[in-house]
Amino acid sequence: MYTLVLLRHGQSTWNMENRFTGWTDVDLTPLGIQEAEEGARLLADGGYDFDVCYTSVLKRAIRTLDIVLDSMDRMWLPVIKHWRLNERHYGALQGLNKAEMREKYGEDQVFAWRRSYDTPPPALEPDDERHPGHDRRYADLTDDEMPRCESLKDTVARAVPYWEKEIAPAVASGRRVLVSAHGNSLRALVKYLDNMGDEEISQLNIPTGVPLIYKLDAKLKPIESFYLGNPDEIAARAKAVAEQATQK
Ligand SMILES: Cc1ccc(S(=O)(=O)Nc2cc3c(c(O)c2O)C(=O)c2ccccc2C3=O)cc1
Repeated sequence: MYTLVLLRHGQSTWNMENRFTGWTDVDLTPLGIQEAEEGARLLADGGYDFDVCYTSVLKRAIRTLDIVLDSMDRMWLPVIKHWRLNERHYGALQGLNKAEMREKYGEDQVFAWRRSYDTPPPALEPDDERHPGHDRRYADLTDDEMPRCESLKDTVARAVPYWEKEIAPAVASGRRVLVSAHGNSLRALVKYLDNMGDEEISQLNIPTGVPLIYKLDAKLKPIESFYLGNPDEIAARAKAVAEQATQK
């Protein structure tokens, strides 16, 4: 049996301002740092340890991992950062808050987008200052790989191959793996692991800062999965994630 730990980064500055973040590289807030520290305590108290860690190339997930590893005195562990674990790319919506969304696109369009698994938001224009086209961390991406917007389906399509090619072999080799990532890139991994449908995964809200533990069999099929910590706190974090999308 293998153990895999997934961890969604804590609150970021644009989460706090209720803005679509996507590939914008914003940092954690003090609350987000505190959430990472609490997640680390749960892992240490639960006797968890790791051999290799994976994260995205966005600082809110990287710092969450750093905080956990520092707290567990495991900063010496190998950490592999890859864009395929980035948050979903929200295209031209990145940076907009709810009021700006409603004003620019209207309620009906917003409602249609939020219910859709395979409809992408409007794309960033190549010359848009928000497009990281010249950011060195994405220098190796081909033009086809470099998104300017993503549906949840697109995010699944670029994150799952990374699981299959890099993370799954590490788990199958017996290494204890921790993945620190984002709401939608973790949805992609959970969808694949639990063979979830498009509708079901679109409704799943992974709580921030709460370690999600998978016990996997020899074929990396889930035997069980559970969140660490107090059930009431877990429910409160999941509710906060769900409500964050409906705040004024
Ligand atoms: C910054 C922000 C804008 C709108 C909202 S919402 O209360 O309308 N809820 C909401 C809205 C959306 C979404 C959502 O989940 C949501 O709860 C989306 O997933 C989404 C995906 C791709 C394009 C647009 C959306 C989207 O507008 C929440 C937060």
